[in-house]
Amino acid sequence: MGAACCRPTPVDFDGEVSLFHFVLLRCVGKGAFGKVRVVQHKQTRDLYALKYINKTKCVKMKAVPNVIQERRLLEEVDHPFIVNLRYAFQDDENCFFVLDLMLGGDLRFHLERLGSLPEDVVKFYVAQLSSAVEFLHQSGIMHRDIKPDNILLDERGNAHLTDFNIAVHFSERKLTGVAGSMAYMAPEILTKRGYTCHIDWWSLGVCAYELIFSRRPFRGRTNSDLTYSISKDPLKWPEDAEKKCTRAGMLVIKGLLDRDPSRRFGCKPDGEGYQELRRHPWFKSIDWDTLETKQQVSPFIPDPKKANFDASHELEELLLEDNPLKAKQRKANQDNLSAEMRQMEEQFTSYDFKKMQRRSYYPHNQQLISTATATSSGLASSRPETPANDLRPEHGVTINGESMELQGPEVEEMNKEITEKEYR
Ligand SMILES: Nc1ncnc2c1ncn2[C@@H]1O[C@H](COP(=O)(O)OP(=O)(O)OP(=O)(O)O)[C@@H](O)[C@H]1O
Repeated sequence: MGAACCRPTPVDFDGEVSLFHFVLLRCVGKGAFGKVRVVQHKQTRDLYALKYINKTKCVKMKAVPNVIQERRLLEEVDHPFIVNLRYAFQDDENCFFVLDLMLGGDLRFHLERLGSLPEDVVKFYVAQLSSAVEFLHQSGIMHRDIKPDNILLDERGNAHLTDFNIAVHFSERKLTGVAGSMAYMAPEILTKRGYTCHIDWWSLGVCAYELIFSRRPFRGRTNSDLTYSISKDPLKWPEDAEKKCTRAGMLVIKGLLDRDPSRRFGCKPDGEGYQELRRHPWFKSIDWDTLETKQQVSPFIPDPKKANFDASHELEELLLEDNPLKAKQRKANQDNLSAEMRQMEEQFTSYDFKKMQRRSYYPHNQQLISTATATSSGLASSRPETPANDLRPEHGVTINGESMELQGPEVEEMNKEITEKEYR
C-alpha cells in the first residue's frame, strides 16, 4: 500500500501536451528570458530542446507580443534547415517551446573557438541557410535577425536558422521599424528607406564574410559610425583574403552585400534570385537535391566528445537555481491575471506537431495550416497576407534611443548583439 502512493501519476499522452510528457535533462543554453534544456518525450523517447520563458520576466521586459508572435510564426514553418517547433504549451510560470534539438552548438560558439571557418564549410552553410531563407520568404516571413548566434548545428554539422523573436510577416508594403542586430542590418533598415525580406540576404552575406575572415565587413566604434559604414563604406577585403577565400566566394559575398536590393543576390522576385544563387559557380560542388534531404556529408562535424555549448549553464542550474524547473499542475483559478498575463494565457496556445498540419518544405506534407491548427490557435485559417496580423506594429518600433548614442567599450558589445526588440 505504501508503494502505491509513491507510484508516479500516469501521464495522459492523448490529452493536451504539457511538461509532464517530458523527462528533463541537462541545461544547454540561456536566452534573454529563460533557459534551454534537453528533454526526452516519455512516450516516443525522442529528444528535443525545451526553451522556457518565465512569464513574469517576459511581462517585465515587455516582450509578451514577441513571444506570442514567435510561437505563431513557428507554427507556420517546417524546413530541414530551420529549428522547427514540435510542441508549445504553458503552465502558470512559464511558456514552453519544444524545438528540434541541435547538439552541435551555435556558429558564434564555433567562430569564437576556431577563429574562422574554412571557405568550403561556410559555402555549405550558406547553401543550407539560403534554402531556409528562401522557404521563409516564400512563406511570407522575414527573419530579421540572421547572425552566427542564431545559426545552430545538429550533431552531423548541418546548419539551422533559429530565434524567430523579431521575425514578421511581410507584404508588398515596406516596413520601416528598425529591428535586428545592428552589425547584421541591411543599409535600407538603417537609412529608414523602407525594407522588405531582401534584408535577410544581406545578413547572410555579413555572416559569410565574418565566418571566413573572422571580422565583419562593416565596423564602427559607435552606432553612428557603424550606420555610416554599413550605408556608405566600400566593401573591403582583408589583405590575406585570397588565402582564405576563392574569387567565386568573394563574388557571392559581394553579391549578397550589394546595397541596392534590386541587384542583391537572392532578391529577384518569384524565387529567381534564389535560383540564380544556386547556379553560381561557387556552389558547383553542392548537389542541392541531396543537400536539402540532408544526405550530403557536412565538411564540418562538431566534435561529439566535446560539449558544443557553454557547460556553465548546467552548473549554474545545479548550483544557483533556487526555483528549478518542475512539471506542475495548473491552478484552477485564472481570474486575477494582469492584462499581459491573460494575453499570454489566451494567445500562447498549445501546439502538437503530430496533431496539426502546417506549411511544410517536405513535399509529402505540403499544405497550408489546416483548419485544425487555425481553430486550435485562434488564427485565421490561412497565412496572413499583411503584417496587420502581427502582434507588433511595424511602426513605432525603435532602436533603444539611448543605446544609439552609447560610446566606448559597450559599443563593441552592442554591435555584437543589439537585440533591439520590437515592442508596442
Ligand atoms: N534547439 C536548440 N537546441 C540546442 N540548443 C539550443 C537550441 N535553441 C537554443 N539553444 C541554445 O540555447 C541558447 C539560448 O537560446 P535562446 O534562443 O533562448 O536565446 P537567445 O538567442 O537569447 O534568444 P531570445 O532572444 O529569444 O531569448 C543558444 O545560444 C543555444 O546555445
